[in-house]
Amino acid sequence: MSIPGNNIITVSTCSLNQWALDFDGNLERIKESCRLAKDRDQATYRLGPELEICGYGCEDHFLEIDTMNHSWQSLIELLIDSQTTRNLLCDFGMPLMGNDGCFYNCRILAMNHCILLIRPKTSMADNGNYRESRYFTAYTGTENSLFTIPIWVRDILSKNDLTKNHPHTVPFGISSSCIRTSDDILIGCESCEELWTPQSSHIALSLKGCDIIGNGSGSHHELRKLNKRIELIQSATSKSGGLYLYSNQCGCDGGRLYYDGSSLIVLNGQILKQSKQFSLCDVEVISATVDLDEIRSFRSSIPSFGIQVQQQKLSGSDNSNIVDVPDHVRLLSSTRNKKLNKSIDVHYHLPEEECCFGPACWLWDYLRRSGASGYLLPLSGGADSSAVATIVMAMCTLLYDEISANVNGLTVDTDSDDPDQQVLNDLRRICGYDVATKESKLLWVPESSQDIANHILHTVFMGTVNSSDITASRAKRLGNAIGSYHLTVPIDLMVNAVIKVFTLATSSFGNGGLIPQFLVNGGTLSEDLALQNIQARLRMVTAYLFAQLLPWVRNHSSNSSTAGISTGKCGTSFLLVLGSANVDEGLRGYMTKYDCSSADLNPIGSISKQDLKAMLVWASSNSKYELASNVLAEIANAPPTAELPAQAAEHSQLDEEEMGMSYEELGWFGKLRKLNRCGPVSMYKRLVDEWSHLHSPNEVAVKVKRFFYYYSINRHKMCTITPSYHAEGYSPDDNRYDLRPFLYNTKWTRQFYTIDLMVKQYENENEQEEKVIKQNQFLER
Ligand SMILES: Nc1ncnc2c1ncn2[C@@H]1O[C@H](COP(=O)(O)OP(=O)(O)OC[C@H]2O[C@@H]([n+]3cccc(C(=O)O)c3)[C@H](O)[C@@H]2O)[C@@H](O)[C@H]1O
Ligand SMILES: Nc1ncnc2c1ncn2[C@@H]1O[C@H](COP(=O)(O)OP(=O)(O)OP(=O)(O)O)[C@@H](O)[C@H]1O
Ligand SMILES: NC(=O)CC[C@H](N)C(=O)O
Repeated sequence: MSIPGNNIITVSTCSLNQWALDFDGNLERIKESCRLAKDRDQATYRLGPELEICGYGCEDHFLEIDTMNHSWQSLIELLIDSQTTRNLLCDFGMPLMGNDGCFYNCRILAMNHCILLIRPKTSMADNGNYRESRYFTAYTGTENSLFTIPIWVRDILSKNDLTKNHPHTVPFGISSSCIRTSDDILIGCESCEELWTPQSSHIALSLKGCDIIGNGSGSHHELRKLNKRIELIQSATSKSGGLYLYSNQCGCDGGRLYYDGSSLIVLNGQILKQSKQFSLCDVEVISATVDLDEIRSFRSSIPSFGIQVQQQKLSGSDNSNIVDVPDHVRLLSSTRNKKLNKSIDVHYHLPEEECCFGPACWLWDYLRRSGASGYLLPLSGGADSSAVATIVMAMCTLLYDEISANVNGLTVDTDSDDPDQQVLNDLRRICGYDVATKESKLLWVPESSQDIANHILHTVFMGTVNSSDITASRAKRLGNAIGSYHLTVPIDLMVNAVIKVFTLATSSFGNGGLIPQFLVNGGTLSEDLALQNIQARLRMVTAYLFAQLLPWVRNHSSNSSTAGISTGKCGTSFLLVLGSANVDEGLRGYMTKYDCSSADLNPIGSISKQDLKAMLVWASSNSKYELASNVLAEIANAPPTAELPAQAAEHSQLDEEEMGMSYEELGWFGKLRKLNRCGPVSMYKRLVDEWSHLHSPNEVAVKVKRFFYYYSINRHKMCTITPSYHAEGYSPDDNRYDLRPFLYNTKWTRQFYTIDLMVKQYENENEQEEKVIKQNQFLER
């Protein structure tokens, strides 16, 4: 008796830390992922992220012909490389100019040096941070066509003796096109956004019998977004069956976004493999071995699925656009004794962990790619700057864990090419330890996360007479617990000097010049604000001074623990200044323009005060950060204050009182304004209802008007706000995400008048209601 053939296949997907326009680095990472898929995991199919060849975040560089040409150069390298596509079906992501002159965002299926199918994306991502239609045309073809490969590409392929495999034209597919391998596996593509649309590509593909669908994505992190992604992927395959692979970029590829990996392999709605969401690894490949018979049997067990297959056939779009590929394209395993993967539980991080690890990984990528020697943080001992310090602490802990997992003992004496040692190599380069000294051939290996922090994090408390000892002490204790290089720098001399300059300049007004005073000392509001702002802005100037000179200072220091500060490529070295304005301050404008909210990077600019506090509480009880536990708990529980007026006792000036609204209320305003697209009137309508148990209609009107007033007088501050990590959909970032004018009529006459009319209506209705209640009570008596 003959034995039926087996339908076992091993497939791989990956998360790659690509960098926009870093064609060489991107190519190396792609090759490494193919090597791991094939040699480590014995896979015959490998999926990569969207636009992996040039990096997803090229933005307007996608409009440059150079980007298309450099991408072709990389694809040629991948095709002619003797190993990469050999016996491995690769699904690459790359931009390409069609023969019709339009630019397309494409998937390229290739195997054994040969392109099998080019599949352009059909639904562009254009919401929020995405602007794909600005660079690409959504492909609307209804039948597969042929694409003529550019002549210069053909010439190179032929020089490398690959033309015998390579026709001049290759199929250019529509959304539901797929390839049929010679071992009868149907493989199709769905590009990122196509999964998120109502008529997803996977529906037609599944009804066509497609076994494997690869989704190459460029999807950035937002708190709790992974849940949505997984829900979509699971529901796709639990309804239609199939083996669905999801590949996402990871890391910071040159902008405010962090791509959060989490690549997946899902079979019939069951997760088989999941890659990390927050990883320091540049190339992470996950693979699974499955029996394709499970898909066929799953589908045949759903009669309604079969009915829809028939309906699709009747509509004439079933067998068309399936590309039969050459005989060498075979993917099934030659052996049966491969272990099949079983379903696993999905791993979700806590929201507090997402808040911390996303920005931590983003900061690491930014640091290692920027050429800087570390970070400098103005640390006030308050919740916001301490939250930023906590994120850097988490970064150092992630680095230390990664290094410890990959380095055996402390005896590593060479700069290894081993990709597992990449984090250590990057860290050594940043810290200036990348060359063995004459005295020692041993290269530095950090002894703890504090050891790492001591090299790359610098914290500075810049006190004035208005600062309290308690905040200075909190900043110092937190700096010590993290291991940062901490300084306490009094800045009264500078503040007094600036006031003196002003007094001299106004000496013609008599009395030897004007001296502005705080309100508590009898000054006007303008004087008070001016004094607050001098103090705040001088901190920014001082922060930049120290960021420029601390590497130099530390190189002059005899302390051996500080000897590792790099002097950088061109002889200079610098620290990146971290800002710590949270989302609520930005929205309400409760911050001084060009104070320490102006910096090089801000990891918390789209995170609310309440989420930050929750993160501090979480960190304070996490055993990994034990040394900082007490001080973090203390900071999380202290009421927010700017420590501004003179002779202030601790907490004499409280932010929420001064802002005229609580952080909780700001959270409501921020979410309704952006996520629910509310203008003043819609916001009022929502809040009258939400807060009916707390406030009268008139009180709600006052609150909403106050918010819109402050929002609009301060919107200009968002134009110059420091680039910040995009963590939340309610981010007010004016530069890329929350596009609004910055000069408003702050009277909002039509809007506020309408609200006033509504207040009257609510009050009348309430009066009527009360009358009816009273009458009923009277009648009951
Ligand atoms: N429409 C417009 N377009 C462009 N620019 C405009 C503008 N209107 C004003 N400006 C500019 O903005 C300036 C006013 O802004 P700015 O200098 O920032 O000053 P301002 O907003 O007046 O004051 C700073 C605010 O932040 C608060 N604060 C200070 C310090 C710490 C904290 C804390 O977080 O704890 C809070 C403080 O209580 C006050 O409410 C004007 O002098 C003008 O230069
Ligand atoms: N005494 C200080 N020393 C160092 N930096 C300071 C000091 N005071 C303020 N800063 C910096 O200026 C930023 C804005 O100051 P502000 O007084 O508005 O505090 P905040 O927004 O409440 O933040 P935090 O919670 O960190 O105090 C702070 O986040 C911090 O980076
Ligand atoms: N690149 C894309 O198409 C991304 C779109 C999708 N909505 C996401 O956020 O994942």
